Amino acid sequence: MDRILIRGGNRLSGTLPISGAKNAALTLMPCAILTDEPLTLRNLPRLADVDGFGHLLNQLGASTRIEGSRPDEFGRVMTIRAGQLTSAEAPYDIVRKMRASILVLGPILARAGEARVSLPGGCAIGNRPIDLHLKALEAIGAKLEMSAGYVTASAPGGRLSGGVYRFPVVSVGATENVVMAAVTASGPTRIENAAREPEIVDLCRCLVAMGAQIQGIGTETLEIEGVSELHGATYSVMPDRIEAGSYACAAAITGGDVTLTNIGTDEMGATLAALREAGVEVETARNTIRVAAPNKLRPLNITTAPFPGFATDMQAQFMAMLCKAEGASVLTETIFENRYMHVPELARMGADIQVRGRTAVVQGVDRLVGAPVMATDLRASMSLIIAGLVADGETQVSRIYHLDRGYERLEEKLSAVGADIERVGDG
Ligand SMILES: CC(=O)N[C@H]1[C@@H](OP(=O)(O)OP(=O)(O)OC[C@H]2O[C@@H](n3ccc(=O)[nH]c3=O)[C@H](O)[C@@H]2O)O[C@H](CO)[C@@H](O)[C@@H]1O
Ligand SMILES: C=C(OP(=O)(O)O)C(=O)O
Repeated sequence: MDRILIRGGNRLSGTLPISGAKNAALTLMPCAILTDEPLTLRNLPRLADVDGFGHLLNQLGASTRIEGSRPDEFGRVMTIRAGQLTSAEAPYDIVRKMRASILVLGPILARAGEARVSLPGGCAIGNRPIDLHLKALEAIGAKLEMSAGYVTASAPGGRLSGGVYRFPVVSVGATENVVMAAVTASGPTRIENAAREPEIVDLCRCLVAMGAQIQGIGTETLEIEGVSELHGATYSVMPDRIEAGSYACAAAITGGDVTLTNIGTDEMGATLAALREAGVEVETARNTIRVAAPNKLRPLNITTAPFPGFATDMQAQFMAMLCKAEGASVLTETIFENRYMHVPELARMGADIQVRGRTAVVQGVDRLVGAPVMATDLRASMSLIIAGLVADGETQVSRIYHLDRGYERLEEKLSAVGADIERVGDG
């Protein structure tokens, strides 16, 4: 299996392009199920999860065609055409590998009037329940049954009715599922306490480009007027705010000065505020963000929260960065109960981190030391890369298939700004 080798100590500097967002791509791709016309997605990142989602769409009977994929280019253009669905089932083997697969439930149900999707179960970062996806779909007219690890959903008379649902807690995935299901319902839908993540704004904008009628985009109340059918569209995936934040942490820990390109600043508020508080100089222009590290990073007090709060997907990367801050930082994870799997691995590199329940206290250290490490999830793996960039000697990160799910050509982007990093195979 491939590993990544990093020899720490290089200061990062230069320009680093940001790819399309994984978490937007994986909610835009299922929109193609809602129409028999083609949906063309631009700026789609080259990621294992995007390929996996394409495979799932193929299983449902949709075709996927990739254009403009010169190997030296970042991003791709994919045209998905679901002329006819030949299956309404997302099987266990695909769903268990890629949690975003649950996002086909709403669109298949809306299009075919029935859907059968495997329950995702938990994963390395904690329990990943879908009860809110199901309650929201029920509120707009779905009938649900659970058996043998699958949820079977149907729309009486072949079409969902629409309805009102108030989320008891903010859920990104459940908001996405119910929005996609509601756009072609026979009546109106009102979703209260909806998630406001920028990826949901991207989803709504794509659906509007396909003919959906949605009011309140970007707010916690979404009002959807069902339309009889959607049409095809061409849509560009938003830039990846989590990838951008990850590279900002990488630049900051190395004492570097890096300009991130192809990234908007509106969706990065909490991350940029935290970087500034840590003493990082952040300069924003239209589509670029320059981050310049201070001599010494200041410690932070961070609590993860739904948008516009500090993203759970940035917690591990900030934790790695704060290992080199002057003093003690406190991080509190409120979204997932088990998202500290990187702590023991960072500790093997010399980090001083104490976890009590949902809170981690990170005491800055003078020195991190390279070691063989591995992580059990995507952002945890990125935190080890960030630590490796300043660790003395060599860090060897294994199980890098996690990184390939969410970072397009990571080692290429980091080498281009001066990191000593390479991917090696076993052979
Ligand atoms: C609000 C939030 O930060 N969501 C994150 C979550 O989205 P993802 O869509 O995976 O998870 P949700 O936003 O749905 O989960 C938010 C919270 O609601 C709970 N829950 C969720 C669904 C459900 O049916 N029942 C239920 O109880 C979850 O356990 C969690 O505590 O993980 C993604 C991948 O790391 C991140 O990109 C999202 O930013
Ligand atoms: C955990 C993540 O993704 P997923 O929900 O696809 O596992 C992530 O993007 O950090």
